[in-house]
Amino acid sequence: MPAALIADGVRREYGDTVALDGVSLSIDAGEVFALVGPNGAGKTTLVRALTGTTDVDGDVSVFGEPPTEVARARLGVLPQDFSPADRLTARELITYYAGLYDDPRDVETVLDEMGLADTADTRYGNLSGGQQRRTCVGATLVNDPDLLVLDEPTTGIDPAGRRALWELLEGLAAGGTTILLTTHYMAEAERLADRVGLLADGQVAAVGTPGELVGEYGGETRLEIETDAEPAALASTDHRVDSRGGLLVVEDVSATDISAVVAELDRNGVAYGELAWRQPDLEDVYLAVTGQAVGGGGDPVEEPARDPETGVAR
Ligand SMILES: Nc1ncnc2c1ncn2[C@@H]1O[C@H](COP(=O)(O)OP(=O)(O)OP(=O)(O)O)[C@@H](O)[C@H]1O
Repeated sequence: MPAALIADGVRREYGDTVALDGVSLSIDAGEVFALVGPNGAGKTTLVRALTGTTDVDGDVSVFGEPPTEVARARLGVLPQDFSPADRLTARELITYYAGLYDDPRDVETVLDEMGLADTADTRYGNLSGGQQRRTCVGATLVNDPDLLVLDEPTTGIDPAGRRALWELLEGLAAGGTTILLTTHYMAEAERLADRVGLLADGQVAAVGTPGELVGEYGGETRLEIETDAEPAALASTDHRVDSRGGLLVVEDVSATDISAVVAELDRNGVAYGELAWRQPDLEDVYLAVTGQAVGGGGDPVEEPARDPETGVAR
């Protein structure tokens, strides 16, 4: 498959800070690629490098050309801090952005696809966080781009809004749009991406499908037991047992082994609270590969519902 996007040895410094330290990666046409990393890893700088809005050392090409020379209509870019005028409605905003292109998509169709048909006449400032972000994505789609680049598209929006946006992106990907997104939500990368790139301290630490990365670096399934007991409490088990912050962690436990471990706890009179069985995921991979936690882990904050007229939280 031809490459939609190639970075080769990309480096960017800001004074003494090395934001990108020799990044090389290639994204195929039609692929959904998630760039994952915690705050400060270099995600935004890489997005800016790949879309030609900051100068870098090294080579970048988009559809075989330098990013600044690619036909504007082929690219859709949603910056992390994109913040349109609060006083314009979703329909007015999409119409405005459509006016920047020679052959834009039909505004009503875009509103419909974004799930904004019913709120099209609500001012941007009075939309929920999820609706606002979908409006922004709509603005980046009016030109029917071949490559969509989204910098942290779901940061700060509520779980329902995030799921709606995921479905939207899945639909676009199914239609053949190449998507590069950055995120610090591992579940987002796991669900959406064909391949994931782990970015840490300005370097790509690993690239692969979620399954490949978890298989190679994720470690074993494990049982986490909430207890103050020491590993010796499970001395007769065949599994490795570690003590970690109020938990006993029993490694490589299959689902069917759980009852044997619990029986041993009971036999030894060990007091315990919750039991959680975990399969390794991308969080574990990131920690294993970089030695750092991504930290964006769980669900984004729940946003209060707002009054559509006043914008006041209810
Ligand atoms: N314009 C700038 N001037 C100075 N330093 C910068 C600038 N932009 C980024 N940096 C630094 O470069 C590093 C990478 O920042 P970048 O914004 O690319 O990371 P990020 O992974 O996108 O983080 P976040 O998730 O917080 O947006 C950080 O140390 C940041 O402070």
